[in-house]
Parts: sequence; C-alpha cells; structure tokens
Amino acid sequence: MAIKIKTMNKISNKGLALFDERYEVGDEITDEDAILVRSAKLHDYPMGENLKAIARAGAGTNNIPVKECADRGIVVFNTPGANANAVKELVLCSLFLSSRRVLEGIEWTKTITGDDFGKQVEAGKKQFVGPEIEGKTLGIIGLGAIGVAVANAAVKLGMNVIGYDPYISVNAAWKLSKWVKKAASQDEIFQEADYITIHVPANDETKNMINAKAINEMKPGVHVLNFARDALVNTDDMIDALKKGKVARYITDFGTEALAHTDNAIVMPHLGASTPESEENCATMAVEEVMDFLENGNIRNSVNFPTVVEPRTTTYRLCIIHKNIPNMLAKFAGTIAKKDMNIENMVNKARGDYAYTIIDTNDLSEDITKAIEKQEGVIKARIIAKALF
Ligand SMILES: NC(=O)C1=CN([C@@H]2O[C@H](COP(=O)(O)OP(=O)(O)OC[C@H]3O[C@@H](n4cnc5c(N)ncnc54)[C@H](O)[C@@H]3O)[C@@H](O)[C@H]2O)C=CC1
Ligand SMILES: O=C(O)C(=O)COP(=O)(O)O
Repeated sequence: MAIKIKTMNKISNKGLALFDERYEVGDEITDEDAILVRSAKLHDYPMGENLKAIARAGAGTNNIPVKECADRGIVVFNTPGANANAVKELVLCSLFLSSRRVLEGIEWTKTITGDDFGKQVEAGKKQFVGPEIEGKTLGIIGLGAIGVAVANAAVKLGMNVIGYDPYISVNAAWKLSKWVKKAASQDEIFQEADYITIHVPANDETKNMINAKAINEMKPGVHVLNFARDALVNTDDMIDALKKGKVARYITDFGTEALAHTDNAIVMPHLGASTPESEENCATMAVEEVMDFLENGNIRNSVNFPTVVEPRTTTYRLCIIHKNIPNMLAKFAGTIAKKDMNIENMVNKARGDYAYTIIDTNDLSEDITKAIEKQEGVIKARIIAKALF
C-alpha cells in the first residue's frame, strides 16, 4: 500500500522528486500519512487518524496547531535556516529601499515626458534624497538563522549592529559576528536604533511587540522592517506613527489594505522566501525529514517532539509517542517482555510535556502496538519493519 503525502501550497519539485514509487504524492490525496505545507493555515484542517507528520517547508509554524498535533501524536517539522539567505537578501534590499527613495523616484521618472527629459530629471531629483546606511545603527530583535545572517551582512556594510535575543542558541551565537553589540533588552534596541528589524517567531510572547508604546520609545524618524509575521506589529499603531512622521518608513512582508495605501509604508506580498534556491532547500529538507520519520521513525527538526535519530540495526522498530510522565519506560519494557520480545536498543527523549521512545527489536508480536497503546500516557505507537523498506 502506497504511503500517501498530501501537498499544500507549491512545494518545489526538487524536493518532491525524492519520493520514490512507494509514495503517492499530490494535492488531491486523502487519508494522508503526512502533509507538506508552506503558509496554508491548518488550524481548521480536519486531520485524519492516519496522519503522522506535518512538515512545514519553511521556518514559521504559526499556521499549524502545533500543540494539538502533539496531543494527537502528529509530529510537526520545519526546515530551520533553509530559507534564511533569501530573507536576509530581501531585508538588505529593504534597508536600502527604506533609506534611498528609489521606488518613488522610479515612479516619478515614469511620469516625465518630453525632449527635455534629462533636464526635468536633474531638476526634480532633489525630492528623492535619502540617507546612507553606513555608520547608522541597526537594531535586530531575534538572532536566529535570519537575524544572524542579517546582522553579519549589516556589519560588512558598515552599520553599527545591536542585537537582542534572550534565547539565542549556541549555534547562532557561534555564527554571530563579534562586532554585534548585545542589547540587554528590547527597549535598548528601541532607544538606540536608526533601523529596526525583527526576526522572531509569532507567539504569545512576541505578539504585538511593536505597538504604540514601543514606537514611542523609538528615535524620531526610525525605519522599521518586519519580515517575520503580521501579528508582531500593531498595524493601526504603525499607520498612526507613519502619519505623524515618528516612523519614517515601515517595510513589511505582511500588509493590510490600509497599510499598503499609507505614505512611507512599503508592503511586499510575503516574498521573503520566494526564491528558487530557498524553495528547493526547504522542500528537500522537509521531504527528507518526512521520509526518515515515516520509514525509520527518526525525528529531526521537529517543533513539538524531541530530536531522536538512531541508525537501523534490527528488523523491527517500535516508535512510541507518549506523555512525559514517570514510569513509562518500565511499562514499555514490561509489556514487551510479556510478548516474548527482546529489546536490542532503546532510546527515550523528552521535550516539555511530550516524549518519544524508539525500541529496536528482531522479534514481532502482532498486537504489540495495541498493547503499548493501552498504557496510560501513550498517545500513539507504530511498528516499522525494516524489510518493507
Ligand atoms: N518573510 C518570510 O517569507 C519569512 C519569514 N520568516 C519568519 O521569521 C521568523 C524567524 O525565522 P528564523 O530566523 O529562520 O527562525 P529561528 O528559529 O532560527 O530564529 C528565531 C529567533 O528568535 C528568537 N526569539 C524568540 N523569542 C524571542 C523574543 N521574545 N525576543 C527576542 N528573540 C526571540 C529565538 O531565540 C531565535 O533565535 C520565523 O519564525 C518566521 O515567522 C521566516 C522565513 C521566511
Ligand atoms: O518560512 C516562513 O516562515 C515563511 O514565512 C515563508 O513562507 P512561504 O513558504 O513563502 O509561504
């Protein structure tokens, strides 16, 4: 029986080509084993009993009900860093667009007619003067894959860069240029920066982080960039600040009709990750994650379960998604022993309220998954036979 993969949004063929003849892939698939998605909202999507995994070919997973998926034993993956360079390049482009009045100048030039075109251009160009970014201060909130890439590039462009990220990963810290100054708070960024760019996930903590109060703390004439998510910025407050001139420029990938028609706002149609390179990177990584999970039970780059990656050495692998509560392993071992199965390898990892256990064995008792699922705290159990793959 084929393994069914449902695609939502346009997933690059470079990734989809990795699925071989054992897989059935497409946007019409029903009763799917896994979903590949980009920005489509899955909060109201009816997830079936057979669904085991959702892979977000991209970074942000706020379009997926991650916690509900964990409760149902559905592993949600994303593709960390796979589209970071694409976003970094658009942020750099936007730093220039927000400073130099290039877009207005281009629009104005289109309106000029006549033999004295050159003369009119030279006379009118003074309306489009804008500052250079070299020597200015860029404040970055969120130093993950994108924030670090933007920070390092901005340092090379001669900007003073300050960054704020109370949860910075060791990996990101290793990659960050030593010239990036560490801010002790968001307020420090608001108060010191001429340009502010945000690169955090949308969640309860970050929602509305740029609102009237935050804007009030910023320097007059600040430039604000939002290539992260709409929920992070209070759009009404931003429109108000643009109208008053407190914010000189707001450039975002996440607009509204009102914002798109406000002077000094530049609204892009969510283009951050829209490059062939990043679409291919994201799709390839997402497909590899899903295949390894469906075929081997390995979990890497999940946002709701721990990383567990073990080489296959036995004929069968029992994969158990369960609550992170005491005595689970003893119960599994007891159940397995009762079925006369011998454990060759066992790995258990927890993440928050949830845990994942892989048990490798060369024995199989037909109803082992049912017996395991009867244990309190078990969400889902699955047996994968190596011979099938
Ligand atoms: N415009 C577009 O097309 C794209 C937008 N994005 C958005 O950008 C976000 C960031 O992407 P990546 O850098 O790849 O993710 P990432 O996970 O590598 O980095 C996010 C960083 O934000 C930090 N963070 C979390 N809460 C914070 C807080 N309250 N204050 C300061 N820092 C905080 C984390 O510690 C982490 O270092 C994504 O969650 C997504 O919403 C990502 C890719 C494309
Ligand atoms: O990766 C992300 O978080 C993005 O926002 C990219 O979205 P997209 O895949 O281009 O719909």
